Amino acid sequence: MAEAKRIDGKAAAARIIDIVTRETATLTTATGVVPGLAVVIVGEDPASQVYVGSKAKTAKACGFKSIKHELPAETGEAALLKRIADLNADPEVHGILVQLPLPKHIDETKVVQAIDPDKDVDGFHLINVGRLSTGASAKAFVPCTPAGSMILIREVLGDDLSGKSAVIVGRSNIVGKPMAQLLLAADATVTIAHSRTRDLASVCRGADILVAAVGRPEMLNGAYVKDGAVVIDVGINRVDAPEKGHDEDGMPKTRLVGDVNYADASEKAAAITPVPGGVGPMTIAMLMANTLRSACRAADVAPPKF
Ligand SMILES: NC(=O)C1=CN([C@@H]2O[C@H](COP(=O)(O)OP(=O)(O)OC[C@H]3O[C@@H](n4cnc5c(N)ncnc54)[C@H](OP(=O)(O)O)[C@@H]3O)[C@@H](O)[C@H]2O)C=CC1
Ligand SMILES: Nc1nc(=O)c2c([nH]1)NC[C@@H]1CN(c3ccc(C(=O)N[C@@H](CCC(=O)O)C(=O)O)cc3)C=[N+]21
Repeated sequence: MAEAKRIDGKAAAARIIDIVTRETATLTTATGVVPGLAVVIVGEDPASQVYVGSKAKTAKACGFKSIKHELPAETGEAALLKRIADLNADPEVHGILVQLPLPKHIDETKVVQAIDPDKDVDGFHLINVGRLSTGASAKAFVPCTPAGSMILIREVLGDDLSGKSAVIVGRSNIVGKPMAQLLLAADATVTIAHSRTRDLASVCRGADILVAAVGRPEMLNGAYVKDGAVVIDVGINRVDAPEKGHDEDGMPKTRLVGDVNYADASEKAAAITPVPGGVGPMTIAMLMANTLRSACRAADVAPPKF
């Protein structure tokens, strides 16, 4: 098997952000509406800070109004719910994202369900989950990571996935399950595997499309990949990289790896996403796309297609 094609998520994300930027300018000129994205973060988790920072930066570059709400780790649930109620009521806000995970003393489900479904650009509200899973997806906000992964899959395989078998490893509400819904809607034959799946490698080897959303560094190697498969690595894991040296405190430097061993899987796959530079940038691009879509709806203008 020849070396796999590297699916360039960074380039695909740049193309989407380009469309969002142009369409935002058109919308704002025609209607005066400026898409508004509110990103709420509770606590100082450094990794979350980085993602939230890059979301806010991209939103500004698209011509959005981006509002970052940084709340201290000890913020109570009631105060957070009040903040969300205010954002729901604010006509300048079209998208609300509450960075997950939240501190342990806050009920995540309660917070997510408090977001107005029409501003739920993460697509985590029950209404949007229901819309996606019943096929009412024209109105749904689709979760950004699975939506971005679908675009990368379609870049390689085209729109029609009928006859393809897809295996998703991971059954979270934010990645695995919505990914399964999208692949099913595209007519793939879908299997969802998880920590209780027996003989995971042989299940994965049945996949024409293999999506890894596990959270375990480089867990899936070539033995999990069918010859010619398309491999989408959603995992973002920071691991020690002492070979890169150490910081001032003597701690080893780190690097990002996915849930798939890229080099090994590449020997089998036809195409594979790298980490970094694969699904991650697409997540941010789709957040921008969802926010623009929400603003278009608010302005009663037809949203662009991505
Ligand atoms: N690129 C991006 O934009 C994003 C990346 N991520 C990354 O994706 C990964 C998954 O995230 P998320 O879905 O939130 O994670 P969760 O921890 O919520 O879910 C992980 C899933 O993996 C399954 N799992 C764990 N261990 C094994 C195993 N040994 N064998 C088979 N299945 C296993 C779990 O099974 P069970 O249900 O049985 O416990 C669970 O369903 C993480 O690395 C995260 O950082 C997440 C969001 C966005
Ligand atoms: N409400 C909510 N919505 C989310 O969408 C959400 C969340 N909470 N919590 C955390 C996860 C994680 N996530 C990522 C987004 C972008 C990159 C990304 O851009 N990654 C770059 C690398 C970034 C780096 O170098 O650290 C890449 O893969 O190339 C990664 C991870 C969104 N999440």
